[in-house]
Amino acid sequence: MSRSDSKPSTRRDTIAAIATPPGTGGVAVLRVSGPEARSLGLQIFHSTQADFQDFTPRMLHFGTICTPAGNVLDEVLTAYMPGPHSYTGEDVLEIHCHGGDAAPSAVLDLLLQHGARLADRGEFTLRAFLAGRMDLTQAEAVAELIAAPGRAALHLAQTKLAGGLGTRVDALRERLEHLRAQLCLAVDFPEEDVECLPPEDLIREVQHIRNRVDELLAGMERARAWREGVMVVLAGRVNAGKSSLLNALLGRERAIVTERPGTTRDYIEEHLLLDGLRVRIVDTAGLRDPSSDTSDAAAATIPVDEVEAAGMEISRELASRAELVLFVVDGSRPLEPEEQRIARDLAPGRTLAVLNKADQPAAQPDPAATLEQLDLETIRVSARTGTGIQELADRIRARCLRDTGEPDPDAAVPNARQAALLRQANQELKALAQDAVQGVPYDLMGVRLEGACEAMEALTGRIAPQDVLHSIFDNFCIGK
Ligand SMILES: Nc1nc2c(c(=O)[nH]1)N(C=O)[C@@H](CNc1ccc(C(=O)N[C@@H](CCC(=O)O)C(=O)O)cc1)CN2
Ligand SMILES: Nc1nc2c(ncn2[C@@H]2O[C@H](COP(=O)(O)OP(=O)(O)OP(=O)(O)O)[C@@H](O)[C@H]2O)c(=O)[nH]1
Ligand SMILES: [Mg+2]
Repeated sequence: MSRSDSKPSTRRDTIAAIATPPGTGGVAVLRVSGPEARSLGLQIFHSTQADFQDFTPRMLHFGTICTPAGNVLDEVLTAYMPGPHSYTGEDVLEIHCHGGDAAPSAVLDLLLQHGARLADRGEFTLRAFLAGRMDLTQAEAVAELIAAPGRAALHLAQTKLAGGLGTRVDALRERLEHLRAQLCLAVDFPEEDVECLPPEDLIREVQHIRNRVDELLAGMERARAWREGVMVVLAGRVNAGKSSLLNALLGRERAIVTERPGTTRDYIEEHLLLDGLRVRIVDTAGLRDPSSDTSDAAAATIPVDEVEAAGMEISRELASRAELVLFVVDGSRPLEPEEQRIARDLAPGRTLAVLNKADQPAAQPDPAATLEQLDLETIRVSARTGTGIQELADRIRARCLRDTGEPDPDAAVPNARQAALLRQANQELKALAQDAVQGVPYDLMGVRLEGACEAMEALTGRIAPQDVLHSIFDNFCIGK
């Protein structure tokens, strides 16, 4: 059954899912939520205690899960948490069985045979939301928490899960509601100057609220690197050692390295976690001029073909989108004219020039001097010996966070959906302030306030149409 078919007004059915990820593991957890959770549990669970009659709420019971024919599927611990004091607010049964794929699937099958329905993505959290146990920003925080790549993103999600964003937005919405009431009064009793709201006061209050909304939106920009990670691209001439550097940073032999220029023809993408910052690092096809391959005459060059040419085009494209480009050059050779050309085109603010092969004597004239003249920050490393690789990692992190800084653990940071609604609210408020300046009658301005309130209500989920819930909870995993 699809979510749009389910009517929130009817008595809910009982859902079940494996809450832990598939694969090998010590223990797996199944969750069951709904009115039949307890009776399902009593049917399939057999306690080792001879006098077991019923679950003691919120206590772990030891026993087995058995089919009606008496086959033991697994030895388990199980807990029953009656609603409303449970995660979903409904009666919840948890079964902790052995990990792996077989035991959890067998127990799930048995639950489904006994009438439970396989939960949709995010349906446990959806139920918690529908039961009023959390607002929409908190439900979304659950998904953000699970997806958090590192400690900083985890803190941001935890702040939101604790209601950090919802309560702030709700407080702003209440101020708007208060303004709305005052506008109504001014319209209904124009003669009563006591109750009247002077336009200056209206404008000041609207401006205050707009500033608070702008602060929330600004926090998003600051937290972007922490939540989404950053992209770092290894670019430069063939044979400079880009793939060797990728391997050195990853600490394993991921990319093929050979002495032949043109080894990497397609891009290779991996992830690094640099002290809580998720870095998508991309090794690309080395750049070389297809027409003038003279300098590599000594090496057994692979001719540039369509594949490599396309690879070089992708390298340029990726480099243009990256937060940081590692422009890799072979520090033991003078800069090629082509490399000087490329270096002049690089934006110093987004480039770190990496002089590789520091285990060899530096070339004369030193390429570092030329690069520094172009305002490029340089670092010497050796992918082969590992010298400077840790410092390279530290500098990558510092450069990517230069505009961001370390995360503010208390920041309430909107996601894309929430930000769109905040911008919508602010547009209404901007128009409202303009109306007030121009002396538009108050009774024509109420609709602006209403629009701003509605955007905030949509943010916290006070108004949440089915299709909005659908698109939010479909991003969850099964069992959450
Ligand atoms: N085994 C297990 N671990 C889990 C969860 C779970 O559902 N099961 N959680 C699921 O995401 C998270 C914890 N979140 C939870 C939030 C509220 C309640 C709950 O039952 N709240 C009741 C009782 C509170 C109390 O005893 O003080 C309530 O708020 O009324 C449970 C888990 C992470 N760990
Ligand atoms: N001495 C020395 N040699 C290195 C170092 N790093 C890479 N090399 C060598 O340089 C050659 C090219 O290395 P790659 O990592 O394949 O270079 P690349 O930039 O990925 O080359 P393309 O994929 O062709 O663009 C190989 O023979 C490496 O062993 C280093 O730090 N020191
Ligand atoms: Mg390569």
